[in-house]
Amino acid sequence: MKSRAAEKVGIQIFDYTFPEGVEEEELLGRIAALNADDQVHGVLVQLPLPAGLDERRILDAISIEKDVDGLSAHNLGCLAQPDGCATAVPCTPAGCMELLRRSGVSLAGKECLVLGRSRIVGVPMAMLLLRADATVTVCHSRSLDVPAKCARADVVVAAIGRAGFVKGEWLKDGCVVIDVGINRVEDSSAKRGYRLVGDVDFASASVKASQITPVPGGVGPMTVTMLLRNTVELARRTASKSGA
Ligand SMILES: Nc1nc(=O)c2c([nH]1)NC[C@@H]1CN(c3ccc(C(=O)N[C@@H](CCC(=O)O)C(=O)O)cc3)C=[N+]21
Repeated sequence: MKSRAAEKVGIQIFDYTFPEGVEEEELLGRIAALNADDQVHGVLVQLPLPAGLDERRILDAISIEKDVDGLSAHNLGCLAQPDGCATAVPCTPAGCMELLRRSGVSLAGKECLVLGRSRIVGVPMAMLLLRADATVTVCHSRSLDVPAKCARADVVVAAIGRAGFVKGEWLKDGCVVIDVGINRVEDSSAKRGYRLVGDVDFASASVKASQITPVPGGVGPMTVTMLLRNTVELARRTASKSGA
């Protein structure tokens, strides 16, 4: 999806695929080469990495000027600053914020519930909502009574990777639901043998919510779009630095 979207807008993709048993040094070597290549403005390491690879070390090897996914320690740390010094904000949370902004959802003082605490979605999402003056709760696998937390929430962002986990009955009337989940469920009538569903039970949640994102066709395409935006932004910054 990312390659196709990039090509459409004239961003060139250099795609490198590695075997599951790839040595960390080989990946780091490739990243170093891309860091040094001035044809390249953004580097993305597709996650999750196979077990045994040091994700932190690999993500931090991407130069900050090319960290198009915003997942380096530097860029994630920038999200903790009130003004935000990030060169790029992680694409999925950035897409969620853009959806909220363009849908006219005000966040100041609102109860926002983030389900999931991944480095790629839950944690940066919570930080962005905080920066937007929301009151933020983060739930995860050890949280107690998630339905009660949902009942208070004006905005629910579900990013846990469990098909249909959030039920409409848990939700407050008129709340806003952002469904980040992209789960495959077997479906013999589907062309691919599966269909995609979110972390939210759409049928019951859409009765309660005032606004809700679908899966597919919701957060996923926004993630891809934010990747393109981040890439253009990094390229622009590099160009202005070099005077080009
Ligand atoms: N470093 C890194 N950054 C990522 O952003 C990242 C990643 N690793 N690893 C995998 C996940 C997953 N992800 C998706 C993005 C768009 C769709 C998307 O556009 N989905 C379509 C449906 C696609 C279909 O029908 O198969 C939709 O939701 O409408 C899905 C999944 C980005 N990820």
